[in-house]
Amino acid sequence: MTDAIRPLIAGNWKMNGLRASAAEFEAMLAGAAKVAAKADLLVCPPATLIAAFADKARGSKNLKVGAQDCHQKASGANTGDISAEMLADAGASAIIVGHSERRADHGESDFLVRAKAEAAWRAGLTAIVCIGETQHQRDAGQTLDICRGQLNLSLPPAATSGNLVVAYEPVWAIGTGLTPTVGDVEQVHRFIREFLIAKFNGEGARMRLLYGGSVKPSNAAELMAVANVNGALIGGASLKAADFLAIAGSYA
Ligand SMILES: O=C[C@H](O)COP(=O)(O)O
Repeated sequence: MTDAIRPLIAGNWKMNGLRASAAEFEAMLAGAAKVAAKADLLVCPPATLIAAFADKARGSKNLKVGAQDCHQKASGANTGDISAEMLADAGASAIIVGHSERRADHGESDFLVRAKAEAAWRAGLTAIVCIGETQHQRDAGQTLDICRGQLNLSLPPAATSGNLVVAYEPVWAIGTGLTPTVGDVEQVHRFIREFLIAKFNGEGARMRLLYGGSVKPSNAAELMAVANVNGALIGGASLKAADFLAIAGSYA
């Protein structure tokens, strides 16, 4: 059933990129048509670049622009925060919520992640909810328990295959060059799929489930071929158009 799921290749630029990075984004836009037959592409630059990139991508069916985080409220006295409505207004089509760097660096709880996912929906955007275990938790054999707990508490009950993407990102694999074995990825993604089906029935069977953590052109084909892996959430390798497009090209 998951064979029919259209893959999503999403780039998370994190806190990287200046206005001069528009050239790199334009190169992604120009190359996107070649891979768009097989996968959807999304670039999530820092908030400062969303509007400019979205303007460039306006009308493109091949590549969309997303955000890396949002506040859970629509507006108010929240200095420095950005609401989902503002991101939608800037041209974003999706928002990453619950990235492990937000959970760790900003103390974001599962309950807050859930509220942010609902905020994304309130603004009409897709929520990309991240989950994943730390090295310590993995060493303690808690990977599936951690994922179950995060899924249970971070996913709002109104999730559908249209408004939710789940990204499994083992924290120890992010930016380290380390990746789980194909067998490990398969096991965790199967577990997540079974969880989603048990909770959301047919919608859970159709939700996109991304793998993230040190995905690069040299390992993308192997990782993207794993059952229940419906794309990737890419950090470092999404900063360069050639690498990002090469990863997306593993579906071509
Ligand atoms: O959101 C992306 C992930 O944190 C993966 O980052 P990475 O590809 O640099 O390991």
